[in-house]
Amino acid sequence: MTSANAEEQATSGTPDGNAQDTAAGVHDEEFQYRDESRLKAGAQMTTGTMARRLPALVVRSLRMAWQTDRAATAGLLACQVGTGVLAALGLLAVTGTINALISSGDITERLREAAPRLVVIAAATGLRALLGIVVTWLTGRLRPVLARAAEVTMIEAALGAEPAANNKPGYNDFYDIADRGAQVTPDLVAEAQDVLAATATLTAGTTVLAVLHPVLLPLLLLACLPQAAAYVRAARVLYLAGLETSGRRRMLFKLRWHMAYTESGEEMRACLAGPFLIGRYRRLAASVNAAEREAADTGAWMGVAGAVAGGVASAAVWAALLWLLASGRMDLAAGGGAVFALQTATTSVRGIINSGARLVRTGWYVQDWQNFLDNAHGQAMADSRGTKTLPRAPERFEVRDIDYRYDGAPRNSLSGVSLQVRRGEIVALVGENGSGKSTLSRLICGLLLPTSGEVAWDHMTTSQLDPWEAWKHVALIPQKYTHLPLTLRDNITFGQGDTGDAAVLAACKASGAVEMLPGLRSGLDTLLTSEWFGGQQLSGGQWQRVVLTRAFHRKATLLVMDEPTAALDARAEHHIFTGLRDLAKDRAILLITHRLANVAVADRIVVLDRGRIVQEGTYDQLTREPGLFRSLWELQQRTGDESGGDA
Ligand SMILES: Nc1ncnc2c1ncn2[C@@H]1O[C@H](COP(=O)(O)OP(=O)(O)OP(=O)(O)O)[C@@H](O)[C@H]1O
Repeated sequence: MTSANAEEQATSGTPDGNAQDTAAGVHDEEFQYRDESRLKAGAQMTTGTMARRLPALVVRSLRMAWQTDRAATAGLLACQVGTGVLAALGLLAVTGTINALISSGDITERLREAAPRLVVIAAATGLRALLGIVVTWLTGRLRPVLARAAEVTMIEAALGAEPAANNKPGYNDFYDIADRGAQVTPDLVAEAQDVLAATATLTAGTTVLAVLHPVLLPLLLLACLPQAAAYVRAARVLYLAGLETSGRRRMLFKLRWHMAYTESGEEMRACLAGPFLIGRYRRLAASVNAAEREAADTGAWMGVAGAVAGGVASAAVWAALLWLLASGRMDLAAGGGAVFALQTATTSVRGIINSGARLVRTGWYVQDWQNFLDNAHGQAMADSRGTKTLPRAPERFEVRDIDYRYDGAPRNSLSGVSLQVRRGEIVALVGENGSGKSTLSRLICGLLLPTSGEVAWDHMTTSQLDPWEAWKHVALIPQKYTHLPLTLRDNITFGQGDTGDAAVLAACKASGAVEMLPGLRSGLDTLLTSEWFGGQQLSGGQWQRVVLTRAFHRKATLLVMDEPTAALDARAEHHIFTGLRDLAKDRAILLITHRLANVAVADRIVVLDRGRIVQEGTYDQLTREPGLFRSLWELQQRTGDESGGDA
């Protein structure tokens, strides 16, 4: 297919694009944000709320900045105070100069009197410009550090959430919104600084104004209210648009990732899935664009309304000033200063409103981020689990009459399951696809907590245990394992620190990974990805050997192996299964595999069918007695015989 064709199909939606989406019953609404309470809370934000929240937001952003880089924050604060003082000095000097120039007397005398003030004005202007440069410099230093620090807190909070959290309705949306909050944290600081800077200048302007005539100040503040209301409304519209489109934007990100990155890139090309997904991407992007444009249009109209109202109100203030002058309530010299002070104060108030509205919008996101840090959207493990630790490595892992249902699932994945694995034992879980084997293994590991019933490690249930302490006793080979773009050594030690070459090589020997070492450019220090210079990509089976090595290297009491040899060649698989008995000497091993000939190594085989245990026994027993195991086993034997290989 030519790219022009692909483009045409992608835009027209047929046959790869929209028509398929509709046929499959996929609609944009599926990615809509649905947390009504959150939308409602956002929609209720008013100018009053903004005014009340502003000081707290400024304090929060300063605290965050302070925790990240004290020197830069102190420098920024000093600059803002300096800016305010210089603005006040400049303003007083301007007022004094105008007074001096328009007073009666000899012009040379008047100029001589004004000269020192002109020097002050020049110095204040120059110094303010200098402080502006320092502020830009310090902000540039603070910004990236603050952004990275906020990102790290998000990662920590996400890792501290229940592993089942991703299944909870709204969790992923909330995570995205909170993540956005983490990313805009530096904006919060920058906007808070703008507010502070404008406040400093305003203080100078209003002080002068109040001295000149008390009525000017309240008038000025009143004049700015309509604009403030308009800006806050515009900020709210943009924030709500951000909330509403969060699910769709996440989908766009996922589509981009699948289309552009190497892992799924080959499939995308060979299956010609690109045009179909680009079509989907375009349609979804169009709906996000429409929502964002609408918000931008509404925001702009509100801005216009605010500016008009602000203009009218400003005209009223200027009219009041003229009236004060015309009626003789203010003399002409003071009037000159008042014009300048009024101009300065008006600009500052507008600056506060503008940055304040942006600050509040950013503040909503940052608030979302903070809420996520507090309890991971109600999913923090710290809130749902205990803090107990086991005095020693457990001897027995026991499942007692458990049910498990994933959030949002129509039925239980496991019902009434009881099982025990002891140290020194190999227990195999077998059953057809979707029968609940992986779910059961996650429950035994304590990754999931049962919906009812309990999982006990010796005498403590997994919900009583501190999960981080408990997982020190677990080595897990999941079905979908992780390839880290790090060195072979890091992929094996996987965060356990430097355990030394001897331990790593011993694990490589046990898994058979040692055979691939001569082919690696830098041995254990080879970077296992070709995405970066000097890296080397492994084959699927080689990666599986690395993951087995990782599990063996952990020396944990409970070893869970979910399809551990699916990608291995016959010799490598044989090597693993013959070594298993030796590994089981001081471990409890839970083995999940569809290759039934391999489960002969197990002490006990547990057969699952639609979430229930339907058979349990030794390999010899189950291959003899009629039942699910024997029928699956016979099928594999026949297939093996027909293909001339082993099952
Ligand atoms: N994260 C999840 N969210 C919701 N449902 C899930 C999730 N993981 C599994 N399930 C459901 O739970 C049931 C059991 O799945 P499980 O992965 O435990 O089966 P399995 O026996 O390991 O299957 P397989 O042999 O295909 O690996 C299935 O119906 C599946 O749809």
